[in-house]
Amino acid sequence: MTVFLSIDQLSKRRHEAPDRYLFQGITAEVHRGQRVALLGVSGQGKTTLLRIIARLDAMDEGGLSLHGQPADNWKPQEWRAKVSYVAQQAVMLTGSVEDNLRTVSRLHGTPFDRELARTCMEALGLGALAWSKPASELSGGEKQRTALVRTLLARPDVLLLDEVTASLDPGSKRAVEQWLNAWSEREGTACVWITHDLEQAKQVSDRVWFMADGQLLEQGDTAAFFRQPETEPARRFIEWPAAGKDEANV
Ligand SMILES: Nc1ncnc2c1ncn2[C@@H]1O[C@H](COP(=O)(O)OP(=O)(O)OP(=O)(O)O)[C@@H](O)[C@H]1O
Repeated sequence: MTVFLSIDQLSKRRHEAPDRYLFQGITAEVHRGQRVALLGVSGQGKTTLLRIIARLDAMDEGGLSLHGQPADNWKPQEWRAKVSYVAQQAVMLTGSVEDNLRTVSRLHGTPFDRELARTCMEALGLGALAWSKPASELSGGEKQRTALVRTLLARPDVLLLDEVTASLDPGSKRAVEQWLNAWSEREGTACVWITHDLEQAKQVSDRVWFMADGQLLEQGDTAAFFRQPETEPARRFIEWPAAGKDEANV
């Protein structure tokens, strides 16, 4: 079991009330090839946590290390090449689809893997998309998947996925889930998914991190989490949709 990423007692204070924590004392590891679903009700700080792990936001306390090396030993851009955050709202760079796909090879001076780019685009349902098209003209779902392929081409060790299927139809969503599962298995890439879709969490993860009350309240095996969560907030969280249905049937 190879540890890629370690999170040690990570805390973030609330910006409107710095004497209070958004979350506190988060300690976890991400192993090679592990697939984590990061769950919790809105506003817990899931996005903030992923952005801190990607070194896009600052932590207030605690530490991060990658491949056993503390964050301070890494240049931020080298860290971000290995620990890549994919946002819910994809940001396209100016230029064509191809310009976007070539971003990583341009930045790192490495050859552009056209074949891999083509395979990824097809797998994500974008096989028919003209690469000459201006990226600004893509639909939200096309942008999201193109941004994902752009990130995959950098072959990060850890992929931080923030509701990346939010604007996709069910078929495209399934294609992304299947491709990322297969990618993780083949490449050993670790994935941390923020999702509000519990079925998706079951499909894409072998481990759950559950955030509540400003903590990482539970972390464990996905099947065990959904079968028998250990805490009351987690029980309420996973039972809520069923409870809602019951109420609707009354
Ligand atoms: N220092 C801080 N950094 C980031 N967000 C903060 C901070 N202090 C308070 N907040 C608030 O806490 C919330 C954190 O938002 P964030 O998007 O990280 O949560 P989330 O769990 O991902 O929510 P959602 O599931 O709705 O996307 C926001 O309402 C934000 O305004």
